[in-house]
Amino acid sequence: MVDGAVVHARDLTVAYPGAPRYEAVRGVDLRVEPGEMVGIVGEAGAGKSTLARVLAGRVAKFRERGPRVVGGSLHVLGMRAAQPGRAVSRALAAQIGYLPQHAGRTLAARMTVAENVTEPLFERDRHADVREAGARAAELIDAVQLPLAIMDRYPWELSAGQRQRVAIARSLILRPTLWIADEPTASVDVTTRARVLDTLFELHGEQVFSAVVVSHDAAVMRRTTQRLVVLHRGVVAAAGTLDEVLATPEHPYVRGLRDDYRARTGSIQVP
Ligand SMILES: Nc1ncnc2c1ncn2[C@@H]1O[C@H](COP(=O)(O)OP(=O)(O)OP(=O)(O)O)[C@@H](O)[C@H]1O
Repeated sequence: MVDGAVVHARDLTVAYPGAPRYEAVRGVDLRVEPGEMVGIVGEAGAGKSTLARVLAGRVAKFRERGPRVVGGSLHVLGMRAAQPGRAVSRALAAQIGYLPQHAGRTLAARMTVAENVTEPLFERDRHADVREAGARAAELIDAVQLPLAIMDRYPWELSAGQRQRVAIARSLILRPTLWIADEPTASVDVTTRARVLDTLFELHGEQVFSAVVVSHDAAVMRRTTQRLVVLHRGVVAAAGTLDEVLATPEHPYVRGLRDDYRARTGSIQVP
């Protein structure tokens, strides 16, 4: 790993093809240390999902329309991840649990919850132990606050929030070294959201993985992440702990974030 960091982006610029190309992420510096959970916040269109996708090694291949690194450098888990070839892509996929935005919608409709959650295990090893896989899936289903009876049901029998939680369980089944989650609790109802986030935080403590969690909600971030990066129109507007970020609102967007945070949490401690 570069300097021991799990993620090390320097002056990273990511663009979508077109004429002219669109730079969705510009000059971003980001480090994630082993075992650390870092949050990326910002309003819609800030570049959060683009950054998450690139960190997860999902850059566009030849002729694909997705995001490409066009400037700076990116190392993930010690590998050069800016333009990963097939071997690096495969190595990243094996070690990174990636939960894309709206992941709950991407579950396979013809597979039960148990099959959806365990599929990555069997994709990695066709001869994986079925019983062990089931036990691990059950552990994760429980961790995301779902009843075990749900294991035999199909995605279309579940609510959007339940499907999202199944997708979270699936993204963690390979015991990733790095978990990259894009709005993990979107569509999960507010009361369950807090419990799911608490459990994720516990899981993170027990299994010692590093994590990058995307959200547009700073209050959600306070529960889970140790450090925040605030993106605004593709550039880093602020970085640090939530308190540090909110205490130095030089950027107009960060000032707005602080006012919103105060209004929603009724916090008087935050400056
Ligand atoms: N496939 C694409 N082709 C071209 N431009 C894109 C593509 N995907 C996203 N963009 C643009 O890149 C910018 C950043 O989008 P991105 O989805 O990364 O933002 P975000 O912060 O995750 O927003 P949201 O919170 O709404 O998901 C936006 O202006 C968006 O229109």
